[in-house]
Amino acid sequence: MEKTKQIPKELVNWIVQTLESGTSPEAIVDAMIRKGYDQRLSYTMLFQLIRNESIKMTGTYVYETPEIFKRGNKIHTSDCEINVLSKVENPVIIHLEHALSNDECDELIKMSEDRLEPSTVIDPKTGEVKLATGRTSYGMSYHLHENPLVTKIEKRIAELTNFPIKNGEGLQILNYKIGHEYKAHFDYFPSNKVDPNRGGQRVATFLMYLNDVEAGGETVFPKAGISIVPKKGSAVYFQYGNSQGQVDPMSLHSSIPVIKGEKWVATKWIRQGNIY
Ligand SMILES: O=C(O)CCC(=O)C(=O)O
Ligand SMILES: [Fe+2]
Repeated sequence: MEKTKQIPKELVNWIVQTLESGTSPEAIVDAMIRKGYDQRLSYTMLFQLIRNESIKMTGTYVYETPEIFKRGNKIHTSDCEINVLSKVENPVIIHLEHALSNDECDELIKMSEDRLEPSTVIDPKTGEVKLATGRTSYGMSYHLHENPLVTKIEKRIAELTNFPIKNGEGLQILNYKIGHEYKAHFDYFPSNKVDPNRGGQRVATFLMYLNDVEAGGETVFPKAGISIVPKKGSAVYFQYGNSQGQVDPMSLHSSIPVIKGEKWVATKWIRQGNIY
């Protein structure tokens, strides 16, 4: 195998980001070897980068118990009574029933249907908006307070999570048809993409299921071995940022392909501070 002597800048960036997301150095060296890099060179390079103080290694994520975990098995908001179905501490996940009423789910789907577009991502290198690979759903986003229903849901999420409404990004709606999926990803930003003027890092996600899915479409947390079956009106809240600014790689998750029926979800991504 040809030994590569020069390490391109993109590879350095990739290594830094992967290290910061909590991937082990061994896994990174394995990936480099698969790409054709010499093993010794890979280790030398990695240890040099780790010694470099500009890399903030994630270290061991320190779990902090969110307030929502302390509120009993029936949580009351100003307009709802929500049942807690299950709680997981590492990573922090809470599964909720009746977070939305059936009418609210139907209404959200109805008002979003005509505005769906193929899901996109921003190319981290060029900044261009491009069709997402690994994300085959259709989606759209609302502005904060765009209409009375969106505003009502934003208020409910803020009461449930204890994060102010202004820490929330606009509600995102996703629709997956048969075979559509959202491959494993983190919701938090790579550290070099965190904008301190726009609320900083993402720290939590409130994901609501708007319909029942006949088969497939579970939200899977592969590192935690957890799979959430979509159920109309239920929600899953997961927290992956703590007060020390660390992010939790255990929060890796995906939406596995829909096998039968379709899937609708609404996602609220929450940041450390005020975005607006
Ligand atoms: O649809 C799902 O189950 C997951 C959606 C998701 O991961 C996201 O919106 O960030
Ligand atoms: Fe996600």
